[in-house]
Amino acid sequence: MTTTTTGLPSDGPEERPGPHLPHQPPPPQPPEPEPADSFTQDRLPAPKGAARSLLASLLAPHRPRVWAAALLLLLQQAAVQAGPLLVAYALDHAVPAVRAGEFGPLIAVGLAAAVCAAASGGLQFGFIQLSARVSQDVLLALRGRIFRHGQALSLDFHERYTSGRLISRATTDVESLRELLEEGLQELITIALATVHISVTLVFLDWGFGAAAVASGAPLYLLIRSYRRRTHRVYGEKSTAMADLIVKFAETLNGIRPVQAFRRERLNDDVFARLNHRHERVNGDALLEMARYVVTSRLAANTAVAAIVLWGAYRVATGDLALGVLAAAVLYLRRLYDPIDRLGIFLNSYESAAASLQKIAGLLAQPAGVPEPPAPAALPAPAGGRPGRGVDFRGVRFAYRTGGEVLPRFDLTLAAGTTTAVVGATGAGKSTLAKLLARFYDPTEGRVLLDGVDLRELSTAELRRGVVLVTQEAFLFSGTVADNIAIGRPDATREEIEHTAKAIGAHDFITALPDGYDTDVRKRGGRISAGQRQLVGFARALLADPAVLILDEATSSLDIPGERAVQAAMDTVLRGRTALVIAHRLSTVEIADRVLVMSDGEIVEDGPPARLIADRGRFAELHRTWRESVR
Ligand SMILES: Nc1ncnc2c1ncn2[C@@H]1O[C@H](COP(=O)(O)OP(=O)(O)OP(=O)(O)O)[C@@H](O)[C@H]1O
Repeated sequence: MTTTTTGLPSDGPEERPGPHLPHQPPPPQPPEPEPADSFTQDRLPAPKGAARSLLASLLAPHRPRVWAAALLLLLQQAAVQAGPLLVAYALDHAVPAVRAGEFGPLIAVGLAAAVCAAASGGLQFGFIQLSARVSQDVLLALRGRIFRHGQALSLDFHERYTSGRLISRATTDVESLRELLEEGLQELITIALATVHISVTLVFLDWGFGAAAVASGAPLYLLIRSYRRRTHRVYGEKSTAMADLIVKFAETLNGIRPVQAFRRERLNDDVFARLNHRHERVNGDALLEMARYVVTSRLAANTAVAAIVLWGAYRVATGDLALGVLAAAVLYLRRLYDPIDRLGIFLNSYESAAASLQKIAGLLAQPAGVPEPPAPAALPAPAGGRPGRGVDFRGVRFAYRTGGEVLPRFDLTLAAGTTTAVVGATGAGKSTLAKLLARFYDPTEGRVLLDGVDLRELSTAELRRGVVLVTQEAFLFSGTVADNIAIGRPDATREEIEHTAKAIGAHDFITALPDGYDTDVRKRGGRISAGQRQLVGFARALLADPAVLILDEATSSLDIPGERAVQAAMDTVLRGRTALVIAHRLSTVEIADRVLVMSDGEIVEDGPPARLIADRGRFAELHRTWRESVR
């Protein structure tokens, strides 16, 4: 199924309740309802451990490179940590040797220090390069996954989740994962390696210092634990606050016309300022937590160093310890505690990335709107020369995920090659009927069949070839006019595109554009009128040549020549296929073979237009009003 446009102006606002149907049994509950506020609170449910398995699945293809990067870092740390050992050797052996006139040990120490410094730089360069490549590949895959999944999610989902949150997931949340992968993980590995290495060396230098250093890790561990607990909450809120900001931004700019038309700027400024302040506050909370952590951790570390130095000085004075060992131990102790600040930075990026991953995992855990069948069925070959395909709604009942039943159980058959107009009051369920046929949604109960095959059994490609929906507001994607028409059939040649545009009556206005078919619609988009956009929409549909066409006729009235051009184009596009038209014009209804009148989700009148007029029912009344309005 293809929609030639994306705007669905007939969609209602989010989470509208279904109509109250007093004559119906109590509305059935939609399947597996989510907590009502999971969308508004930006907390989509994800299975336990989903964030971790998402990260593991992202890193899995790069396992050899991750190990290689870890090895480079290990070697780099060995080179860095050799420094204090060389100092100890210089003080305790090389200096006495120089005093005895022997320079060999000092030269050896100097050479070793130079080699270690060079190796450390080279290895770090290799590590940064490798880890940056891995993280870029991971982010590339993750953004791709979010985009693909976003496209597969149902309309219903998008109406509730909003594009702003999706953008936030694919940008700021992915960015916080980048920070973790490129900076945070390096910090963590460096800190972990340095801690193990320094503790072992300290034990090796002097077991008493080693034991004291390891014991001082206990209060630091408790500090880190409580810091993590608090930042976890703050970063969850930060990601939500950022997403809310983007949602407001996107909503305002997407609706810039009504915003300006209704002078909503001041009101929007106020709402935005409130959201902006909330984001600032949460950011401030995160910084405050960080500051608290740094101050307390430094205090604990400095106290530990002071105590150990005092003890060491006493031991040197009593002749129990060599001065070089004390100097090396103090250098190592400083190196042991220095990374505590950096550990805070790592924990920051870790918690930020964990909150973001949790949100991304929640999004990716949402089931696709119209799942692809495991073993798709094929449509039967069209019967001898018959245009279009037959449509059957069998025992169909439908409720949106939010709200009650919109379409009570009904059966409906649309004969192949016929045009059926659907009319009815606003909210009667016309668009919902169209969306079921286009498989934007699957029925809550019953089946929708295309030439006897359930839509759910058709592959997406087959469905796309079979059913096309043209919505009221013809949306133009970035690209040229020709690209926009070719959306109906991407492999179409330029001749076919022009031929279709001619058939629709769009050729003249397109060739009058500065670059004809190659005019960029984004630059020129504003100047392509509503009627012309509809013609482009029809050209797309005609090029796609589907067996079944669903057309949500635009309600906005065009000028008379524009109206005529659109009407003529509609006649062309409807011919030779099965068509379901949500009709707002008398002229459209008059060319239909059959009219369905809908009210409160039910088909209350059904028949050829002439017969319905003769029956003097609702349609006859509507028809009379139309006639009077065009007189
Ligand atoms: N995404 C949705 N979630 C919940 N309820 C919805 C949703 N979309 C529509 N509805 C409800 O379903 C009912 C039928 O809506 P539908 O859009 O099909 O009517 P319509 O006849 O096409 O109206 P219009 O002529 O105004 O476009 C309405 O009560 C509407 O509030």
